[in-house]
Amino acid sequence: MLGFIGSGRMATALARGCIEAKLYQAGDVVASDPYEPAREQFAEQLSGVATVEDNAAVLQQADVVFLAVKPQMMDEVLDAIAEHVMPSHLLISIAAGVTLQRLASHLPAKTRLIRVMPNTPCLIGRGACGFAVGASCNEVDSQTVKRILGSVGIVHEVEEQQLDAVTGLSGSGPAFVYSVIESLAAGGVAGGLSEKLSLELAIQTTVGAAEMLTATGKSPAELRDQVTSPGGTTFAGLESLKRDRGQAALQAAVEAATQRSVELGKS
Ligand SMILES: NC(=O)C1=CN([C@@H]2O[C@H](COP(=O)(O)OP(=O)(O)OC[C@H]3O[C@@H](n4cnc5c(N)ncnc54)[C@H](OP(=O)(O)O)[C@@H]3O)[C@@H](O)[C@H]2O)C=CC1
Ligand SMILES: O=C(O)[C@@H]1CCC=N1
Repeated sequence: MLGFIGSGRMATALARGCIEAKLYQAGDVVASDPYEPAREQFAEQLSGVATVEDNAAVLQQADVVFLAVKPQMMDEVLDAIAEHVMPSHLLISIAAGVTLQRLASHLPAKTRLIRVMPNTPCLIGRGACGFAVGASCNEVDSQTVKRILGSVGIVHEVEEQQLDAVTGLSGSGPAFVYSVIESLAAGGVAGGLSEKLSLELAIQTTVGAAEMLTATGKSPAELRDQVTSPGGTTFAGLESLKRDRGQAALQAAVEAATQRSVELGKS
């Protein structure tokens, strides 16, 4: 069975992705949360899953268990479940920043631990995930996490210290992309389009441009050049972007999110 300790947004996204990919049936998923409204919401969104109040009950039922609570809650949650963790369990933390070493320090020796950074598009099978395995894991554990995350998107194994950058880029990245789409749409509205049409055009332009990268294998710079006629409209727009340091601002956002992940690991 597949378990989730913490049944919030990300647990819901991962559980739904696994169920829709037919990796687990809804009846084989159990999630805990001390708060009834969170349990009710999880069960309402995923018909057929089980929810329980007690985190330890998840460990009694599931052998693969996601730790899906906020980083700030993790130590307390681990201390409370530690005596119920058995060699049969594979624990997978999705908490931003929290290191394998810190997780292990609250759990029995040799606990099989994996640290993962997923993102919300896992909900629709378009996630981008990174993971690092703990020292007590075996090859089957790596395959298990690859199979689960692979069912909801792309997945890459990385060095643990790279997970902060994965967090800043693909973990937080959807929020940055939504901000870009919002800005594109606002530009359309400023030019006289309705909000509805602007948003539709902005979304399709973003999806189309991203898919051009995968379809052609060309670099962003090459494809940008194809759009940019000398002295044309795109050139004028790109000059404005450069003046306002738009690209630098986006890079700084990823770097700030990465740094915050590092800090969360220490707190
Ligand atoms: N959202 C995202 O895009 C991503 C999030 N993450 C990581 O996923 C984790 C969860 O984030 P997210 O799903 O967004 O957050 P949520 O707040 O939606 O989910 C966390 C859940 O854990 C519950 N909870 C609180 N205390 C306990 C406890 N003692 N035992 C069990 N459950 C508890 C919370 O209840 P209550 O709300 O009532 O406190 C809430 O339902 C975080 O560590 C985050 O870093 C990783 C990648 C992407
Ligand atoms: O904002 C956060 O801390 C979490 C981690 C990555 C995305 N959301």
